[in-house]
Amino acid sequence: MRFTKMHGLGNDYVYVNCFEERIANPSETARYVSDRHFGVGSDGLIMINPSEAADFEMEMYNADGSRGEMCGNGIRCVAKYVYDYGLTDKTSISVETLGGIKYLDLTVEDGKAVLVKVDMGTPILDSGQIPIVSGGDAVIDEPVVVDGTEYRMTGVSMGNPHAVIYVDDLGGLDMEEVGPKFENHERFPKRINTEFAHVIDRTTVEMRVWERGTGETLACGTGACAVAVASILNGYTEDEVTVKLLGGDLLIRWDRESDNVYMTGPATVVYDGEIDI
Ligand SMILES: N[C@@H](CCC[C@H](N)C(=O)O)C(=O)O
Repeated sequence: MRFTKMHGLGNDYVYVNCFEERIANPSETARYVSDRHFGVGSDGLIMINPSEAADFEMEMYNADGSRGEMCGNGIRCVAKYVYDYGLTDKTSISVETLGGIKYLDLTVEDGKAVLVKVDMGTPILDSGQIPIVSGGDAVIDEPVVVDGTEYRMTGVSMGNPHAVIYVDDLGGLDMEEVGPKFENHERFPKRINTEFAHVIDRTTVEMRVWERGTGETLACGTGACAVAVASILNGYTEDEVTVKLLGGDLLIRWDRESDNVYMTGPATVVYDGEIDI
């Protein structure tokens, strides 16, 4: 199987051009290629497929083989791949995902896509749709008790589910300890991506993420959007926010007129390879 290793701010996936390749068991292949000792080493697998509804389809799997509805860093890399490898010459494209069709604009320099702006659509706040077990419609600054400690949580779906938790000290978090406890908490029937966020000022928030199905990653595009939406809803920031992740920065804007969230960030090719599956 030919593949391309790519990353968005260090959130790395194995990308497969399924116009040319066929993967019989994507879930098993995701677990194999993601293994950092026995495989390629990645946060998961992303298949670039033909689509009848959009220009392309993105089919994404986490490192544990579970399917993700959306991937913000992944979709920017899909855009770079289809442009740089000649699957399209358009600089505005649409990509079908399980979280809906997304619209992307590419900035091209010297024939290569260097920056991608994604219309991530309207954030979903209804707890039943996220889903989060809750007494109300939206979960905004609501208590959640994990391992005997009470945290404040805001729930946002960007097509995939996120719990945003505000903390004072990001560096002091034991992610391997606390991450799985949030991911598998009884209030999240489909498990959850957990963002730990700290507000720096009215236009800047820093975060770390424990991703459902993968663990701590260096960045999460949908997670950064969820953090921006949560920070705006809680009155902490303006509508445009720089989200600082371990792997770098994403610019997120919630356009209140259209209700859509826009994410702008880079996409990078690491190398092309071939592996027996
Ligand atoms: N890294 C991603 C999100 C990948 C999917 C997520 N782990 C899930 O299961 O929902 C991003 O950049 O958004």
